[in-house]
Amino acid sequence: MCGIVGIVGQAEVAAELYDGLTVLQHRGQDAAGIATADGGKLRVHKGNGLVRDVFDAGSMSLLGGRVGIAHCRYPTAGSEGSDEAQPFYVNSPFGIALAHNGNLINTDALRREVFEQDRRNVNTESDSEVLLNVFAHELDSQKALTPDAVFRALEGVNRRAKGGYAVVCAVLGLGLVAFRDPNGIRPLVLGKRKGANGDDEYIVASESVALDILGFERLRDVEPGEGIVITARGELFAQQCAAPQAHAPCIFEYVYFARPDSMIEEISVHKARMRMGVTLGEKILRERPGHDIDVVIPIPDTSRDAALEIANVLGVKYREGFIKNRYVGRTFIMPGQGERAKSVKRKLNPIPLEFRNRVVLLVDDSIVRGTTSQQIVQMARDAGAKKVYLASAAPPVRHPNIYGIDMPSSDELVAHGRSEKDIEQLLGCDWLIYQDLADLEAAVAGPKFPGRRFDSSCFSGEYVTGIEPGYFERIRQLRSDEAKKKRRAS
Ligand SMILES: O=P(O)(O)OC[C@H]1O[C@H](OP(=O)(O)OP(=O)(O)O)[C@H](O)[C@@H]1O
Ligand SMILES: NC(=O)CC[C@H](N)C(=O)O
Ligand SMILES: [Mg+2]
Repeated sequence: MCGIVGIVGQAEVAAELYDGLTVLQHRGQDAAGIATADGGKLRVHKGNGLVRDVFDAGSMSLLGGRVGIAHCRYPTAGSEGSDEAQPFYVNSPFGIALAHNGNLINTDALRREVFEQDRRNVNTESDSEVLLNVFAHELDSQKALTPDAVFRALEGVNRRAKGGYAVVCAVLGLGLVAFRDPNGIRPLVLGKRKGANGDDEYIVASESVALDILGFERLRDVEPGEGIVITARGELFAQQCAAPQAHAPCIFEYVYFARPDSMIEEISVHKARMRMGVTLGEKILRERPGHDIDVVIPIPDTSRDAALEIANVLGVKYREGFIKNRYVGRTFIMPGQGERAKSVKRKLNPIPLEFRNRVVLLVDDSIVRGTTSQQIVQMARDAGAKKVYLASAAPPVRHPNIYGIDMPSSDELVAHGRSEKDIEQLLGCDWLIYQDLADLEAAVAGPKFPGRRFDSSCFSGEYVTGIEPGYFERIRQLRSDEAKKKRRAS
């Protein structure tokens, strides 16, 4: 789940793009990059690593210009190599740099089309480079470089591309272009502030936290299928560029991906997680009346909001029993299972006195491959817990995610093909309880948006875009942990 930012300012924007990326780092730890439109040149600097590792004073000083875009990457297509770091660049038409959050599900067909019909070469295995070439071709078919021409080009992109995409582009001679897939699966928010000279400055970003720290006011989310053009002079144009389709924002953003201090689709991520805790706490009371839980302990970081509310509903103590090594990143978005498994131990260490002789309820936001929970349950026992229960604020993850979360292979998911009893046994806990999907959706929608629809495909197996026959098998062959291991070895 990558992070993207685009800014049109009245002064140089590179330093602000950098700061914006640092608060979106939780969305992608593999690579980072910035592209700026500097007069007649597009400047690009990118590479593997965390934002702080990819840029230094020298590289930042080369990123001149008042229009720019930035990206931090968690790969869902192609390799983890530096040549697939973003932004991507094409020199024709005009010079375009693009940064993409999401995942296309018709990349192979589009790649062929781009080569055979559009006569364009895509040099990597990245779906984002294919998307850039589709946009470039559609823009090239227009007569002028105007906001209207961009909107017509985006209509073409939306007709051809399938999947999840939130995108920012820097277009030389025009400014910033942003667009979002017609189902609005991936998030994208628009903000505005006054520059030093009193003129408007704009930002488009994956999460509103980037707006907050840079002093932008949150205007609204980019609509599903909408295109936005902000010229280098600071004029904003917006237009719907796709036929209406079901609006289905990704529910996993609220479960795990986004920062709690972000607002997505007018819903506070923090509040959504608290409500998940309330509904799950109520389910525990219903299903385990007269429970013997002494203490609720979150598996940091993401489960904290839900765990605190579960403790409140149950009327038992909430305690921080695991200390997180702040220098280890998120384990779930690491590329290989070996690395993920090793990192849980390096990341979390128990405080034994919170476990000794107690019946503990561990809470996680989600159980995906089971890497974290399996080790944590054992750590709790080793630390002296009398009994260890486990609660997941999300339902069992049984299906692949294909819109920007790298869960391509159902057999790597601990809940795939297993009953809750089987999973309980495998994870080694005394009992296990999952949130129900209806409760999760109601908790995220909250009182403001009852009945709202989400992309919950990894829980329900229902895919809003439809799926070509054979697609799952193809991505399994390309992107399972086994396939990635082989690719790295070769
Ligand atoms: O079942 P698994 O495959 O282990 O995946 C689920 C776990 O991974 C995530 O944590 P992560 O360490 O990535 O980040 P966090 O510190 O934000 O919780 C998530 O919060 C769960 O703890
Ligand atoms: N997680 C994402 O948004 C990934 C973007 C793109 N599919 C890539 O692999 O680089
Ligand atoms: Mg976690």
